[in-house]
Amino acid sequence: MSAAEGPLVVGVDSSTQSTKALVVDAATGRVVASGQAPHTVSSGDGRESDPRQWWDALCAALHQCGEAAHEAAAVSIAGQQHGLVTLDAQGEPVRPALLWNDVRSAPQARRLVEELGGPKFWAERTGSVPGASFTVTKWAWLAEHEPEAARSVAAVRLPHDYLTERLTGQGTTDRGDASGTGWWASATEAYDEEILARVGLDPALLPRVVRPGEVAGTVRDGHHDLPFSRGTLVAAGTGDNAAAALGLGLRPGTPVLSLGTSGTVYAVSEHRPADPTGTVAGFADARGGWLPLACTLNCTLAVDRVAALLGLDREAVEPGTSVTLLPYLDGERTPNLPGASGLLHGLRHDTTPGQLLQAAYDGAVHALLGALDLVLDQDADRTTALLLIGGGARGTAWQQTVRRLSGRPVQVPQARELVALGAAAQAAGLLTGEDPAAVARRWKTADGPVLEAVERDEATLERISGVLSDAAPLLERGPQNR
Ligand SMILES: Nc1ncnc2c1ncn2[C@@H]1O[C@H](COP(=O)(O)OP(=O)(O)O)[C@@H](O)[C@H]1O
Ligand SMILES: O=C(CO)[C@@H](O)[C@H](O)COP(=O)(O)O
Repeated sequence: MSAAEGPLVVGVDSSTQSTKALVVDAATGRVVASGQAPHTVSSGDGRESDPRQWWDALCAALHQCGEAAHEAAAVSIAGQQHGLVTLDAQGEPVRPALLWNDVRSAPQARRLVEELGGPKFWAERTGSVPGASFTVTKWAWLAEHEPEAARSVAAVRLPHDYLTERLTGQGTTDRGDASGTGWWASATEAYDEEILARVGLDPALLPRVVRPGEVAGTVRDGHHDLPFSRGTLVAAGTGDNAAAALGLGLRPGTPVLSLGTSGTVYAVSEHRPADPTGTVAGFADARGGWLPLACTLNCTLAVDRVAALLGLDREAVEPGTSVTLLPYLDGERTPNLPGASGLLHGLRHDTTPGQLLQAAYDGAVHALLGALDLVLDQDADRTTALLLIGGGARGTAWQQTVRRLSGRPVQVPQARELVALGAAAQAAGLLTGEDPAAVARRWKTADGPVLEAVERDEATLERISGVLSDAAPLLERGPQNR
């Protein structure tokens, strides 16, 4: 492998299922080395992970990168959004983190919205109407269900903050990830003291919000388990979706569909979002703009689970289905049905396993595409190609389903790890003073084949919408009925 042309930077994606680390040549965007290590998530009613596992996975992924990581001049960590990490006075987790896809705090979410001004108030104040994914509802759940644990908390962090702090020794976050907490006012770009007081959380327990382009700290001494040199610059990091937007060098008007543990659909915008229906979360991006986004809880894992139940390979889909499968195995967030479970309708003697699997893909993609127009600015060109990213974007069945149900051209970037690349671009920006999105555009990370538009399969979309609305009473049942 030829020598790097510029300084090396490290970008990390600490997402739900694994940590991925890339060492990237800041001059060209060439990936010089990479590593990946898995995480475990609890099953049953809740979704929890021990944050120390993320650190161990980070160390393992970086060690796989070898000497290159040691030479890096700057590093940035992006992570799964919303997770509630609670630390004691020694910086140790008080309990496992409550993750974004843990729906146990749905009653707290409902109560908070009702008791504090209603959906319009929340949307205008924080950009989003908080559902069970939002950190503020998880803190309210903890205070109610585990008051002793809540009382012993000395610091509250998001997943990427926890890892960054272990590198630098300083409690920091960024506006992108802070905007998914529910206690960061997008209107004023500051922590919202009224909301924090309502849930009994002392603002002193929260990290400092680092500005875009600002250095969060440097790698501190004593990290013999990490292959970084002392003094390596550490960027603010951000949430994984905001990082992927950086990693694609995304401009307003281009929609992104990400297929991972979560399904997300988003765009960047210069206008601060405030959707009182709660479908679109009004996140901030990691630059100074906005990231209207809709997210589903059931995407690649749910469809893989259906394939496993059927004993099929994930690509073994067959066309011609009139079966509807709503794959809401984990409850759902878009549509907002936290207590829902999977639902199958329209089964006949001649239905094949491959058609059932196709129905699961259709159900997962339908939920995301319903929000596509809502995340785009009014003047966006509706024929622009949809960028398809995340682990699922590599699958032909996912690509073809998105193509058929969106009716849009679909571009699949060749670059694999866009979240880690976005973090790397943020780290590179610290060294060169460039806008990280401009760095990614220079690296040509979004380049990839474009699958031409096909006619949109309106009949399938309408059938799924019809089942969704007819089955509403079943799907709306609360978590106690799961
Ligand atoms: N070749 C492939 N075809 C279809 N799906 C894939 C392929 N490779 C990985 N996946 C899916 O990608 C998912 C992981 O995606 P990823 O974006 O890394 O998730 P996360 O960031 O949520 O941890 C897995 O659940 C798997 O189903
Ligand atoms: O909750 C959201 C977005 O609001 C999720 O997108 C999480 O950020 C988890 O991401 P993945 O692990 O699926 O990438």
